[in-house]
Parts: sequence; C-alpha cells; structure tokens
Amino acid sequence: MKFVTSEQMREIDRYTIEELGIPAMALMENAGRAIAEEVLRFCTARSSASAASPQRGTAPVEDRAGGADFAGEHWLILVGKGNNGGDGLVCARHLADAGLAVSLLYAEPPETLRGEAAAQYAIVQALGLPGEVYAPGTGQISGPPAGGGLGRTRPFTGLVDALLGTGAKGAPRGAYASLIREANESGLPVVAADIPSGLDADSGAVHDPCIRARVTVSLAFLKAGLTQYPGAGEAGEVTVRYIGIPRALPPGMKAAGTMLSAETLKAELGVDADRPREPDGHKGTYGHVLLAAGSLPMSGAGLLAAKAALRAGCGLATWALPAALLPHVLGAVPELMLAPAEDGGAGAWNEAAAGDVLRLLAARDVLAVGPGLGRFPGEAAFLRALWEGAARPLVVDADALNILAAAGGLAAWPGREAATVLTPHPGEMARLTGLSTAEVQRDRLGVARRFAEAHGVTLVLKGARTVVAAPDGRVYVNVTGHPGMATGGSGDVLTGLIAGLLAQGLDGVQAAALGVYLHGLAGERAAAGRANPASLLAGDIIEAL
Ligand SMILES: NC(=O)C1=CN([C@@H]2O[C@H](COP(=O)(O)OP(=O)(O)OC[C@H]3O[C@@H](n4cnc5c(N)ncnc54)[C@H](O)[C@@H]3O)[C@@H](O)[C@H]2O)[C@H](O)CC1
Ligand SMILES: [K+]
Repeated sequence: MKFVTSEQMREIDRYTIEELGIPAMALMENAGRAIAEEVLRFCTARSSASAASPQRGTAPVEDRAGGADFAGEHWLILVGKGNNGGDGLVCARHLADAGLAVSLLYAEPPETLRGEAAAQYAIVQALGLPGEVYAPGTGQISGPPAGGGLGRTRPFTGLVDALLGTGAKGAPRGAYASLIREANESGLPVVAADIPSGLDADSGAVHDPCIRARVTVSLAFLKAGLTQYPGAGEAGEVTVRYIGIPRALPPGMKAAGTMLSAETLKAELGVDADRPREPDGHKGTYGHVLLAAGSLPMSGAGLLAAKAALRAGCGLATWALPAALLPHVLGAVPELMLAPAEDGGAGAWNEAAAGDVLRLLAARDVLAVGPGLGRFPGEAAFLRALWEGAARPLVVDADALNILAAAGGLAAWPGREAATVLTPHPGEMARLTGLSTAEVQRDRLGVARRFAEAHGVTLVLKGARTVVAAPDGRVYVNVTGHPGMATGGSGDVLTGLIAGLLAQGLDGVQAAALGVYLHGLAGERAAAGRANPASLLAGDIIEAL
C-alpha cells in the first residue's frame, strides 16, 4: 500500500478534478459515504460485541432480525470550515438515511463554508438536520445532564471528526482546539475523516490537542502521518477508502512511500519472502558472511548477529573477534567459524585489527560491523579502513554507528560502490545527524529519506514502524513487530539477518526491507508463543526466523 503527503494529496485532488474532470462534488459525496459506511461498521461491531457478551443472568435475547438496528445510535458530526467539514456533512446525511439520529456541531458559523462544503450545508439544511455552532465550555458534546446541548434529548453514542484534514497547518487553533479537547474528554468513540484533527499528516507528529480516534478513514490514499507513531497511535484502526480518485498516481508523481507486506516486497522489490531454494544449492550458493563484532563485556552481541546470519540462510558465517575472547566462545554456535583479530590480550578491538578483518573479507561476501564492538583508541581509523577497504556489501550497526558519528559522520567519508546498510535506532540516528532524538522521532520519514539520499546508503531507522530509506529516495515502512522485541540483542539479530540476506545476493534495499519484515514477523511469532511477551529474548527471535 502506498502513502502520500498532504501536499501530494492536494496535487492529486487538483489533477483529478481539473485534468481528469471528475467533479469535486462527486469526490466529496463518495468520501462522506465511505466515512458513513465505516461508522455503520463500527456501530454494528459494537452492538454485536455487546450482544455477544450479554450481561450474566439477563433474559434471553430474541435473535435479531438480519439488518442491524441503529435506532439507539445518536452521532454528532464535528464540522470544520474546509472540505474535511464537507465530507462530514455528506456523512451526516448518509447516517441519517441509515436510521441513526444525527446532529451537527459547527466549529465556525456555517455561513463561512465555501464551495462544495457550502453546497453540502444547503442540503443538510434542506433535510432539516439539527445543528448548532460550537460554544466552548457549554457542554454541547457531553450531553445530559451536564450540558444542555444537542445531546439533551438523547445522549450521543459517537462522534465524527470532520474538523481538520490535509488542509490543516500547525496545531489546531481557537475553537478547533477546545472542540478537540471536549471531544477527547467526552470519552465517546471518534471516527476521524481522513486524519485525526491535530495530527501532522506528513510526519505523524501529534499536535496538542489531537483527536484520539477509534477509526480513521483515510480518503483515496493512506497519508504518510498515519504510518508513524505517535500519529499512528492516535488514529486507531486505519482504513483507506476509494472515493473515485484513480488508484494510479498522476503522471510523474512518486508516492512518499510504501507499506511493507509480502505482496509489496514481491511487487516492488522482487523479493519472495518464501523464496524456494534451488535443488542443487550448496554452501557457496548462499554466500559467506563475515562479522567484526563483540568485545569483552559484549561478546554475546557477536554470537547473536552471527547466528541470525546463519538462520537467515547464508551458507557460511565467520565471526572475527578480539583474540582473547575466542577461547571463551568456542563451540557456542558449532555452525559458526571463529577468526581471532589481534587484540594485544585486552579482548578489545584496535586500529590494526582492521587489517585482519580485510584479509578475512577477501574470501567472504559480506561484512557486518558493530554489534558489541565497544569503543577503543583508533576506532575511527579502524572503521574508516573497513569503510574504504571493504569492496563488499557492508552493514554498519551499533557502536560502529557511534564511532562513525564521533568521527564527524558520513559527510567527510567517501561514498561506497558496494551496498551499504546502516541500521541506527533513534538515538544513534540523532548522533549521526546532529539532531536530538526528539527531532528524529518527529520526522522519521523525512530524516531517514534525506540521510539515505545525501549519503547514497540504505538507512534503516529502527523503532515501531521501522523506516527503510533507499539511496534513490524510495521509502518503505514496516508494520510487523512486537513491543516485546525491545530487548537487548534484538538489533544484533537484525544486523545478522540483513547480512545473511545480502550474502544470498539481495541488494541493500531488498535485504534491509526483507530483513526488517522477517525480523518483525519472527518477533511476533516468538512473542505469540510466550505467556508473557515481555519475557521475549533476542535469541527467541532467531529461533523463530
Ligand atoms: N479537495 C478534494 O477534492 C477532496 C477533499 N477531501 C477532503 O478535504 C480535506 C482537505 O480540505 P481543505 O479544505 O483543504 O482543508 P481542511 O478541511 O483540512 O482544513 C480546514 C480549514 O481549517 C483552517 N485551518 C487550517 N489549519 C488550521 C488549524 N491548525 N487550526 C484551525 N483551523 C485551521 C483552514 O482555513 C482550512 O482550510 C481532506 O482532508 C479531505 O477530508 C475529500 O476527501 C474529497 C476530495
Ligand atoms: K479530521
């Protein structure tokens, strides 16, 4: 599934209306109807859910006749002054025709409505749908007994947020802000039109206030801000509804990004998650991964990454580690080959060890550097030697990223020919970019895309809804995963997994996208198998691969 920015959506609207000639009124009609259908779906689910779990001891309920009964529903439509509000007016009409009680609450006097929204206002007036202009603090939403508003006769059972859509700029202002606060305080379920009002449609940042929706009906295309937290968390269940805007983007327009799924991996990246193996495959067919990882206090990171690479299906894996550590990890993973890097007996890395790694790499296909590497004198020269000397696909993670950042970041480093994948978590990304972690998290999609394009690397910005940004600007968002995966070593597993896929001939973007997808899927499966998912260990993810 593709997603777009609000600016792209405005251009898509313009192109559809002005170049293709599809009337804006038709689009608004379809939008309002789609939102109404999602409200009805919500009501039906809620009533069947309550029916499904009747209070204990109540009298037997006669089996409901087929069609749902919405007689008990009273929905309040919060109407903004733009076309989002117009969608809400159309929605109101369709809900009324489905038998729900419907009332309208206008953020601003409806006389300020323009264009199609004004035309829709005239229709709801002709139909006599009750409405009031919002008066802050008069309890119009809270209904009886506190307020004397529209809900005085019958309490509301739900709200439609048609206040602000892709035309919003900045934090909700004035009446919109207090209306959003009252809506959230009412505790009533909210179905948001296009996006929850108060959400930044492009980054997923959440203004104060922002509607907390149970359902968000994204019109025509998924909006970028709905793919990243915290916005994704405020949107509730997101459904994208076709409203008559062609699914093909206007000529020359590239979507802001694509949500990863088995289908998009195959269609977009030519990667088959369940790729069958050739019958005559042999160890050499599937590549050989070299890991430069581990140090005295963190030898496990190297083991996890190496094991994950093998589980990813590479033919062979060699773990280069400081010589003093080697005896202690002998046999830990029998399938793994070990290679000592000169450490002077300290169990730490040093600048000279880069030569050992490059010599080993000559007979191997991929290098992953970073898990458990630690910090050490000569670290920058060590990493630079690998960055420039490794004419192979390279995965850079963890301390290698921190060393890179401490050495001044990639701006001063030469571009690399071979595939290069960096896998920072938000804190490491902050150090790499000089931003604060909060600034990274406020615009994950933009920060990742700009970095990947600027430095010609594949950038994996980890976290819920991991972002994979390609050197050519393509952006993918991963939706697999589980909170239980926020555990030490989970990142080491991902590094090994991506390296293992690179060793099998995938390019940087393919390996990163498939890697994050499988990593999350494995985490879900590992968590599902545990009574308490919080007890998940990184090793469980490897076993689930
Ligand atoms: N254009 C189409 O063909 C379709 C549009 N659809 C819906 O329209 C909205 C976008 O509508 P737009 O008129 O551009 O703006 P909004 O309704 O989102 O904005 C409302 C209005 O509010 C003012 N405003 C902006 N920012 C703020 C703020 N921070 N606080 C208070 N007020 C603000 C400003 O005047 C805006 O104009 C889109 O989301 C769809 O819902 C349909 O999908 C059909 C096709
Ligand atoms: K909205």
